[in-house]
Amino acid sequence: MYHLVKGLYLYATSKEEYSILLLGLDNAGKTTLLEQIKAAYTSTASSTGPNLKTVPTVGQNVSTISLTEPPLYLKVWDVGGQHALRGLWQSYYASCHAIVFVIDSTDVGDADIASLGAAAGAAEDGDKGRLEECRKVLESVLQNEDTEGVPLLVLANKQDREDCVEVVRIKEGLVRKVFEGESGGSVRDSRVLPCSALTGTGVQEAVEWLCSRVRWNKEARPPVMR
Ligand SMILES: Nc1nc2c(ncn2[C@@H]2O[C@H](COP(=O)(O)OP(=O)(O)OP(=O)(O)O)[C@@H](O)[C@H]2O)c(=O)[nH]1
Ligand SMILES: [Mg+2]
Repeated sequence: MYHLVKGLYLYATSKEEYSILLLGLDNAGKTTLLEQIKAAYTSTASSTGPNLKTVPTVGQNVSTISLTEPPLYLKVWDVGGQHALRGLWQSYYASCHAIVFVIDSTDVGDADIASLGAAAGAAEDGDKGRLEECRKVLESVLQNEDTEGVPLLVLANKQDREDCVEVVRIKEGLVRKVFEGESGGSVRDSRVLPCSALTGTGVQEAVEWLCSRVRWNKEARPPVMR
């Protein structure tokens, strides 16, 4: 009887926990984004404000935020984006419930739709920033079998900067191309949103989208009860 009551009590008081994985090239703004999420959704961090003095991540940062509407926890993992660290990403894939791919919108040239396909062989074609590197990295994330069906949010970050590329170009010139190449015809929930991790603009919309999509996908990737 004690165990039954205890079980019911735990069931009634526990919340679903979903893991969110922040990926993207180095300098994209992942750690800054994590700091803004913490400041917006945890009481201790919101009293001090976000810590925006980041250093390149070697290893990982993790923070759990508790939401009331809907009632759930998001455990947000921020991993280093430097080339040498990307090999570690795959160890997070099997247990994550959604992936946020952060893009530095000031470092993808003009995300030219027509020239994207030729970008690899056309270095003289003007400054493409890290467009091609970004496309390849996103492609390799989506091609890994452990990310199959996992909701994907692409954030066109640094939209506060004048030299940024607008979100529609990133959507058409980069993300659509990656999806066209995705094999297996797997169905994946995805969205491209603008944001500024530095100012916090777009962070709430991003978190709301994630909450809705991880719950939508919970039969395929069940949450952990906490
Ligand atoms: N203007 C502007 N700068 C940003 C924004 N987001 C991040 N930055 C800056 O970009 C630089 C890199 O940000 P980080 O958050 O450390 O980047 P990261 O993706 O965590 O990089 P790694 O840890 O190396 O993978 C810092 O100088 C940030 O202040 C943004 O939205 N706007
Ligand atoms: Mg970082």
